[in-house]
Amino acid sequence: MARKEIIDEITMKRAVTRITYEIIERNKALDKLVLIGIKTRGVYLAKRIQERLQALEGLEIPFGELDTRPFRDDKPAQENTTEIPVDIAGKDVILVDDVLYTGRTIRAAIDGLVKLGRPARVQLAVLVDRGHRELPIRADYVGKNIPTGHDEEIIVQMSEHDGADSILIERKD
Ligand SMILES: O=P(O)(O)OC[C@H]1O[C@H](OP(=O)(O)OP(=O)(O)O)[C@H](O)[C@@H]1O
Ligand SMILES: O=c1cc[nH]c(=O)[nH]1
Repeated sequence: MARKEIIDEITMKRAVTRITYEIIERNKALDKLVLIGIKTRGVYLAKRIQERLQALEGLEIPFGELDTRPFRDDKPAQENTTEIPVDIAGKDVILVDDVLYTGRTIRAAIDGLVKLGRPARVQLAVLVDRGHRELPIRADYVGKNIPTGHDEEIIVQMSEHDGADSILIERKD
């Protein structure tokens, strides 16, 4: 099946803005926040949320990039490209990713995170929740819930990495 766009650039932008407002509403101590983007596209999403928090609240929220590959439960990678230039101990960490599916990436992310320090709290923001969880993991902030079949794939494109903003669905053969 050909790829079909299901979310356009404007709707994607609104979803990120709404997530940012929800983060502001649900976190009284914004100065304790740390945004951690999960590679690959979670990093660009976390940066966009960081920019909106700066514009809306005038706050410079610390930011890091997490490589989950060394903590995977299938084929753990030797290389770790994580860059988190802030102490996360006692902080309210918001993990950010583009798609939540089985939940295994987030399990690996939490594993990687707690090796670096003991956050006060960890929350999860995702642009798309497509269902089909294999672990007891849920997101605190969801841009779009998109019901999918196992035979489908969600493709998030972001201008910083892919040249344009778009969310597409494709049937896997
Ligand atoms: O809930 P899960 O079943 O773990 O799936 C979600 C993950 O899958 C994708 O990452 P992918 O491994 O394709 O890496 P990429 O982001 O670098 O493309 C996506 O970006 C999420 O991180
Ligand atoms: O459909 C999916 C599943 C996992 N990760 C994605 O990016 N898309």
